[in-house]
Amino acid sequence: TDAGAASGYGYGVLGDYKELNTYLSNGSYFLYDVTNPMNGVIETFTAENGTYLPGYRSSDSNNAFTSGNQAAAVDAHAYADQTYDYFYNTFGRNSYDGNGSSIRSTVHYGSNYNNAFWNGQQMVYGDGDGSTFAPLSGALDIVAHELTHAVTDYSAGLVYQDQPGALNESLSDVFSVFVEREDYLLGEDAYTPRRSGDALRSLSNPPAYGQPEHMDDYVYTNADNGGVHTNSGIPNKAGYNTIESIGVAKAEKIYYRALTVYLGAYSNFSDARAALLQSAADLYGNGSEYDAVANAWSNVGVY
Ligand SMILES: CC(C)[C@H](Cc1cn(Cc2ccc(C(=O)O)cc2)nn1)C(=O)N[C@@H](CCCCN)C(=O)O
Ligand SMILES: [Ca+2]
Ligand SMILES: [Zn+2]
Repeated sequence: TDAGAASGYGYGVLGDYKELNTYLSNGSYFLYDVTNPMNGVIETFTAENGTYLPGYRSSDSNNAFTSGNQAAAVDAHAYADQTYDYFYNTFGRNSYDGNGSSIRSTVHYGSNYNNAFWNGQQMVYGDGDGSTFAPLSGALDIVAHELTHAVTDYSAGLVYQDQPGALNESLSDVFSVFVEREDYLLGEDAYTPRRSGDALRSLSNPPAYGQPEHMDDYVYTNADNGGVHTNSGIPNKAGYNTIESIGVAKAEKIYYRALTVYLGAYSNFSDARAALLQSAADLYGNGSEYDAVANAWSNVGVY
């Protein structure tokens, strides 16, 4: 029987039509994308509301992933491909490790699970409870957030604790802005499906969702690995300041160079300022970009 790469389609969580790179094998079409350059395979699974990972390969008999229970997989697959393309086209990075490792996602994890995460090996998405979250792979910025955790793990390797952890978190939020290139909000397409205009986090106004935006308001806590999802508001605001000053095209190059060349496992906020300044100098000299980065971080009380 004929086997190999195929082109399918489906509807995402928000009912939007999208093309899918699939693979025909033994009469079934799988969400298994072999089309990326340098063979970065993208493959999507379903946990069928259990917690065993990776679960079962998402498949369809006629290459049309149009049923409601396939929507989360459609988006996880399409948005992972879009995020792969971003890192490859913008920086020449082949997958999260730069070495073409397979990008694996599992949807329908758990029951009414209001979260998404990178578990060190793959991305995992809950369905949400329909009130706090819709299926979380339905938001491109969430997918980009999770895949950037993998990029960070294979580059700076920032430990998930205190300031390095908040920096880890912030880099995932900042790169989700670069990938989605739409707003400074995180999760707006999946958060509170019955309420519009809100989000999980805001890079332009972290306090809108309970995050500090200045070192004076750094939260010292043992919870959440030292408040990594709270204190990320401070580097997030610095990221917003930077993008607003020099534009997204220069900001993303400065951030990627800092992430892959200068940051390390125990880098704190001040180290991040220094790494971004050095990256700005490397790429653009000691001009307006350098000054914009300096001001962006001084504005949040980091020197
Ligand atoms: C990416 C983003 C959509 C996701 C958002 C998220 C979801 N939650 C749980 C959660 C649950 C309920 C509510 C509520 O308002 O009632 C808010 C948050 N906390 N954060 C998130 O931030 N997940 C963490 C998961 C970390 C898991 C530990 N490594 C991450 O990827 O950093
Ligand atoms: Ca967004
Ligand atoms: Zn995160």
